[in-house]
Amino acid sequence: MHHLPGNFTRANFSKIFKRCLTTATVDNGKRLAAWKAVDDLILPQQHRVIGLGSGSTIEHALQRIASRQELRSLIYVSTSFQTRQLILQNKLKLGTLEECPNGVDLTIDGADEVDQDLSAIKGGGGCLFQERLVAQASQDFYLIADERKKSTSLGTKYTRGIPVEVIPMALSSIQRILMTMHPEGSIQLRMANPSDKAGPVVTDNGNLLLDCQVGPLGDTAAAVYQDIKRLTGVVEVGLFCGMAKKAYFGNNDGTVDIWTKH
Ligand SMILES: O=C[C@H](O)[C@H](O)[C@H](O)COP(=O)(O)O
Repeated sequence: MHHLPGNFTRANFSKIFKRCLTTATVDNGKRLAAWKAVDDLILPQQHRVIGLGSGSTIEHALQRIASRQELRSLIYVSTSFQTRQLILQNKLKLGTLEECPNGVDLTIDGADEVDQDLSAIKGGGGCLFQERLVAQASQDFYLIADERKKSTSLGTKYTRGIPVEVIPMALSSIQRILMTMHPEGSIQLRMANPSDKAGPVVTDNGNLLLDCQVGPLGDTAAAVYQDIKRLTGVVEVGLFCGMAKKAYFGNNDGTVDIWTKH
């Protein structure tokens, strides 16, 4: 009879196995959405400058771009340290907004949650300011995600809260104001994993993040964005309303759903 080591019981084994399976399925969904979006949207005869968002789904988009010779000659504008590194590692042409005065032809980006109006929560990985800057400079903006991110009301799937990037000096005053604005909510400073770094998560821009759990947003997302964004000391808010033209979702069954702006 074989004995499993330590507390590695049959029940634990089955739990770990299921978790691996789920991770693989989710990753496959991300890959499907990313590949389909790259193939549908980037047209080398027509486009020259492409914006690339941040996160794990974008890694798949980059893999696809790197594997297609005709896309390798385009210029790619990054939205984070992570994406910049990936562009360079894949030996693609890195551009900046300053070097592309005519703007960006289109940007593809990931999302933490997307509703049927194509409004999205972004910033779960700490990237939102540069993402929004590049999206704003783009003629068209598209989202890619796995099917878990489809939502009917923002704040119901991604429940960690709306990410808000703040200047360090403004942290406690903004936190207090947000608590007054949303007395039922919870406004938490995002902390780093202590085994990687003691203290808070610091963004690519040297700022801090507040995760604002304020419940389901329904049709108030754009108003909530405006209310938070207008506070001095807030750099950006991870609510992207009315920006995306389409959202691609990779499903568990191997299909891709495309949601279009009404
Ligand atoms: O901060 C990170 C970005 O906004 C990402 O695009 C978003 O969190 C989605 O990331 P992922 O593709 O890893 O789910």
